[in-house]
Amino acid sequence: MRPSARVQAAIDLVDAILAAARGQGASADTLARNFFRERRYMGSGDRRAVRDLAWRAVRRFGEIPDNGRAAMAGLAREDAALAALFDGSGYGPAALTDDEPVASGGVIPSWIEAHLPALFDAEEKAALLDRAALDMRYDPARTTRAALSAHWPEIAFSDALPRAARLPNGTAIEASEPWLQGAVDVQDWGSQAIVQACLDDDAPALVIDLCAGAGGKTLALSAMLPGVRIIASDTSRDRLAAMEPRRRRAGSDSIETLLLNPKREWESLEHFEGQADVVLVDAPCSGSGTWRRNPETRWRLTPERLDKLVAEQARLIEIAKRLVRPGGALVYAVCSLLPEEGARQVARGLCDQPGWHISLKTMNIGRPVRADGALAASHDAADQPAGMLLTPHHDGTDGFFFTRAIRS
Ligand SMILES: C[S@@+](CC[C@H](N)C(=O)[O-])C[C@H]1O[C@@H](n2cnc3c(N)ncnc32)[C@H](O)[C@@H]1O
Repeated sequence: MRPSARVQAAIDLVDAILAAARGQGASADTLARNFFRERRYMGSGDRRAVRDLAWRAVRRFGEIPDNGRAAMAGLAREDAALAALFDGSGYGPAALTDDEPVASGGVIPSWIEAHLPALFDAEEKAALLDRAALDMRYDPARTTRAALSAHWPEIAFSDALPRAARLPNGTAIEASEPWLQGAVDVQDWGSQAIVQACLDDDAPALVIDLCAGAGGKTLALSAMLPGVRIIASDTSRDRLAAMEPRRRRAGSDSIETLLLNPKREWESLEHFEGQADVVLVDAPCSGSGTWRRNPETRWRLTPERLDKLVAEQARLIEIAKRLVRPGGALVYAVCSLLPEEGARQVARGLCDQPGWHISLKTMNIGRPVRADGALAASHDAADQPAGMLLTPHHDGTDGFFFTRAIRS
């Protein structure tokens, strides 16, 4: 394909992503897969170039552009070589005109930017739309750091998380021997920090992963707590079903899945009332901490949707509180950077509630934050942290808020 034809193809792909974002349609990754499947004539170099250009446009603009051409025209304003490809030749885009719509502005939608606490300076904001690293978790029962280093000489290990490693982007991890043997799984270091927050010196007897989804954290918990009974519940049958092959590959046989009825979750959970040593609430959220992976999701979020998520998170915290035994822990987490879903949510539902207190573990990753979203002086209760914040810039992870509350 000629370079200008690649630009037009990228415009078409961005158009599809914009239409799906407006109509809450398929994810950008799914759309891209379908897009290239329908265009078999594109070689692998063409596909890579088109995808890279489309994603550059999606990452670049926080406000939803009018259309794919406006997004690309916005990029072209900052890139003379790209602008020169709007030459009207062959399958390329028509020449740019002075009166057509052109995307502009920063990388974050302004209404969302207004919700971010002050610690999000220019570097923190820019990092929200960087490319994410390829993080993984390994199982020391099945492999060693030495074996992994021999397989991937470029691997880096975390000094904050016991089983976390990082590979260069693009590593074909899912075709590798360690992956096929169930010795490694893809998992962001932030998710692994949340799993760490669920662990204590004493082994638990019962752990409930209330919003287990396809089991990213359930499987990590199970690897850390072999033999411990883990209830993995969710309202999505499809997500729980997607956990099964991953569970088999990892050889975890102490996980029980439990499908919940939306709004009637308690009917299935009642018999665990006051019994769980740990309840993890990895709550549905805006996903504003994962824009690096799914940049188009910031075009899907609306103030109304955010309000609904905040209400649902509060409801799930109340359900989880009833499940924790006295002395047990509730770990609440969201892959969001908005205090409404994180520190403020916890301040309302846990910090200010009799019979509960926040007890954070000191970790070599993340920063403690107060209820208003500002940094706390330390993890100590005296400094009143509501929980921990992990950010792409500071921690090299997806953005997460999590906390650990103990029931008296
Ligand atoms: C952030 S995702 C969980 C990700 C998962 N824990 C992991 O580590 O892969 C949130 C999950 O909450 C589930 N969910 C939404 N509403 C729920 C509810 N009322 N009760 C339980 N789960 C719910 C969603 O289906 C989704 O799987």
